[in-house]
Amino acid sequence: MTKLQVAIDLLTTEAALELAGKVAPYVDIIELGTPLIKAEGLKVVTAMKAAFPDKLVFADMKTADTGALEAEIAFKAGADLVTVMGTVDDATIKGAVEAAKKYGKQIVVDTIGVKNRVQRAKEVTEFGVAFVELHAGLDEQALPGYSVQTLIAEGREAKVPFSVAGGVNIDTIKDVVAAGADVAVAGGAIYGAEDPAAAAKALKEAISSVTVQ
Ligand SMILES: O=C([C@H](O)CO)[C@H](O)[C@H](O)COP(=O)(O)O
Repeated sequence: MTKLQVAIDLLTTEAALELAGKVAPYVDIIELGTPLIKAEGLKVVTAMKAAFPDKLVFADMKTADTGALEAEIAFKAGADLVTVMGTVDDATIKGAVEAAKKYGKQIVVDTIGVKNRVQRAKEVTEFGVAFVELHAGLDEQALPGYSVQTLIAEGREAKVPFSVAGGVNIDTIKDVVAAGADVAVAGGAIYGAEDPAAAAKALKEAISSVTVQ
């Protein structure tokens, strides 16, 4: 079944832990967003894993260089999954994958800024990454005409393990699941909700309601 990943784009460890406490019963993966890691450092990863040892903790490092080194410091801090950018040299992604093997953890490739996401998704999957994040960042989402449906269609086409991130919400999550995504990522739809627990619960129920062909 498609996993639900909450993307926490808050700015303090305290707020992140509080949110995670509300939504943990409904999510499979807890993502510490890039701005959060930059604001708080990797101690937020350590604190989250300590508080929720049974959840997969996803450090959105968005690594662009020194793939092995950055992945290693995130794994040592407690991350289970670490992101590397898809736009960077193959050597950076391969280095991160080697570090992941050493720690028994996994790498996710983030496709922000990738021109041909389907082609790149196929290429990097060969390197042994866990899955490819078909992703439109918050800036891209704010551009006129943005639609998450583009990412969903690319997931169908790529036929590799993938997640979709970029404004996934209760209106679109069933399409993400029906496309065969391994993971549906929801940030603002959860942390921006009046009742984050209810929002996460509704997203989880929506995932469960879809029968993938
Ligand atoms: O990864 C993200 C972004 O680059 C900022 O860190 C978001 O967490 C991701 O886009 C998911 O969040 P929503 O788009 O708000 O669902």
